[in-house]
Amino acid sequence: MKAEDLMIEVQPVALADIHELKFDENKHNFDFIPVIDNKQQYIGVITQEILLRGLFTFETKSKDQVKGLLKNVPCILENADAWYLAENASQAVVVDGQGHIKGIITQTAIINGLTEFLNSYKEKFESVINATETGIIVLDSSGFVRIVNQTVSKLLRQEKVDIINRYVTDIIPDMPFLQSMEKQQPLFRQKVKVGNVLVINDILPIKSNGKTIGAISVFQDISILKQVAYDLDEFKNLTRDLESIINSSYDGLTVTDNNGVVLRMNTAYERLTGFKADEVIGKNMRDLVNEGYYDQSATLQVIKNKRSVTINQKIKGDRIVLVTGNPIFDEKGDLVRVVNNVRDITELTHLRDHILKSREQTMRYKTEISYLRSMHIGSNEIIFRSRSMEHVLWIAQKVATVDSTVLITGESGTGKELVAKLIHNFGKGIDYPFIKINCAAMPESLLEAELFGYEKGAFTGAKKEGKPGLFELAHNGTLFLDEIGDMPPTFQVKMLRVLQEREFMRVGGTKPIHVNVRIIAATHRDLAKMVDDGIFRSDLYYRLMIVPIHLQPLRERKEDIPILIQYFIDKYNQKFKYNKSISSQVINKLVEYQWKGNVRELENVIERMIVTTQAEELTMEHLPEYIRDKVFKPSANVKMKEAIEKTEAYLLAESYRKYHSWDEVAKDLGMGRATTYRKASKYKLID
Ligand SMILES: Nc1ncnc2c1ncn2[C@@H]1O[C@H](COP(=O)(O)OP(=O)(O)OP(=O)(O)O)[C@@H](O)[C@H]1O
Repeated sequence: MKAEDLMIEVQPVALADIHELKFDENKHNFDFIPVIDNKQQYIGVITQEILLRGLFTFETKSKDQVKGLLKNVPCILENADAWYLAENASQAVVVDGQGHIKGIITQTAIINGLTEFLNSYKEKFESVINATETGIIVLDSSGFVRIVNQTVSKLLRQEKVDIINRYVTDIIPDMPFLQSMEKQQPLFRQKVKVGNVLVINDILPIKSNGKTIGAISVFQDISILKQVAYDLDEFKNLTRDLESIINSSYDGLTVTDNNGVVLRMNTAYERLTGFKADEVIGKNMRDLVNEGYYDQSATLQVIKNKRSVTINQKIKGDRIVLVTGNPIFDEKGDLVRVVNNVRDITELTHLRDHILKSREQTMRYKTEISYLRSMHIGSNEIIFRSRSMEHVLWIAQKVATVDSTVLITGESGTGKELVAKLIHNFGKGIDYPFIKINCAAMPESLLEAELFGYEKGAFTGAKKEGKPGLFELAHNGTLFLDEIGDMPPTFQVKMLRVLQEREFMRVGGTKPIHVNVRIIAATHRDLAKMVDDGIFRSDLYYRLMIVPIHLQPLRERKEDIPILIQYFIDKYNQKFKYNKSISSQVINKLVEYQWKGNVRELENVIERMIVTTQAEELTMEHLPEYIRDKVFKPSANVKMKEAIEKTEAYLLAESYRKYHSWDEVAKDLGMGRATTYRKASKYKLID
């Protein structure tokens, strides 16, 4: 509080004019006026009392006599502390920095000001003590209550006015007020009952100038403390549980703050990494990476991207761990922690490497086996590396041992006849007849005579002695009905009957002939559609379809192409006594080609190249133009994904042909080993 806050504005009166001064009680609510001399200097105050008493004599008195009547009241600067005044004087004249009189401070103003100040102070004090949950009672030295707060009133269920001025033990019988007063000492942590509630009470004597002038009792509801203690216990239990969960985890766990400073880690992490907690805790991940503890940090990536990441991390000592970093956000969505789960994958990586190596070895063996196996089916060599062909041959071998009718479908040149011969060789064996008839090449009348034979004189031009049909010739062996889809419709009925009864009559004959023949039919046409279109009998179709075998076009089993190329080169080298080789560039081009005529077309191209080329090595210039100029161009309506997959498969196959090792392919194409294996497997380049 400043002096000007208590000031009453008053105009000073000149000494010379003092006799004209009249106090008007209604106008002046103060009892003195400052007086100045003719140099405007303050010389004292004239009180109302003097004025009332001696005014009539002033006119006759000299100035000095008047001066003698003035009272000396101290001057105070307008911005001086009013408390100073309160402590040192009861009234004052207020001046500004230049010494000009601004007003006066009366005794009443000081008292009013202080009272106002104390009242506001008391209000603040009361609102402070009422805001606390702690009970507060202020007692005078005799033990009477002077001040209480709201908490006490609540606990005692009495209004504050009903508590104030009561003797302390009348309201709280247990209060050890007297003991404290006797000992002149504070008493702490006493259990006292306030109303019905047990509280923990401290009682402290209040001293002034070395004398005890009262005491203050401060207490707290024990039930709140109990709750806090309970919550604390719960918290401790939870912390202990969490600690034991964290430490019993087999995986390493670390927690960092949102700047990447390591806050905690579990024992598994120490075991996995060999780092001690005090070596790492408190350090920032950035520094740990710089110091070579890790090659990279999942935490830093989580902080940057605000989402979970999983990385392979190399740690000091060359161990490899798999780290998954998870961000933890607060309720405002701000990142507060990063929790990392760490798993040792060194063993796993070794194991994976081992598996990859074994897979590669297995693959090499498989190629060898399939090649060897290809060589072992007599003169009918079937060369393959694709899964689809492996499957076909597996079925062929299975069906060879039984006499079921087989229907082989597939584009022209895919090897249908070869498979039919294989079934025959594996089943009946090469000592029994394998008779082939091309159903498309013959008119119906001829077909009947060819298949069933005829009796002598059966028709004009027939041999005199008659002729056995192919069915008869194939007795105990296999009849291969090629291009069955082109069999004339009327003949289909006759065929069906033979298939059902295994009996027929020669043309012009009268007695049925029974044969034991295995039927293998083949077609490049879509028989199911022909049935739908009504041009192939459905009953015959189902009769033939007992064991269906489908050969994929060569372009859909490109992995067979390189091995077939090699096979045909060997075949024609041997045949023409050459020793020619083929460049990998040419092989790539041939793998890429669409092969509408399938293996037959491929074989022809190789044969032609071998016989028409002088050079020892078949290179791009020796390729037929229509193959060489065919560039791999995905058609415009091919989807991006498909184009990418085709390119990937092509590059992988090409690189493998160069290196014969998937590890080398990975290096060649700049890909990880796992990715290389995954993709090679996806495109069926390996199992
Ligand atoms: N996997 C293979 N290994 C070696 N040679 C094969 C293979 N597949 C096909 N060939 C050869 O390709 C040529 C065509 O085969 P095949 O005659 O068996 O095909 P197809 O499907 O019966 O043809 P079409 O429908 O035109 O009669 C033959 O010379 C055959 O030896």
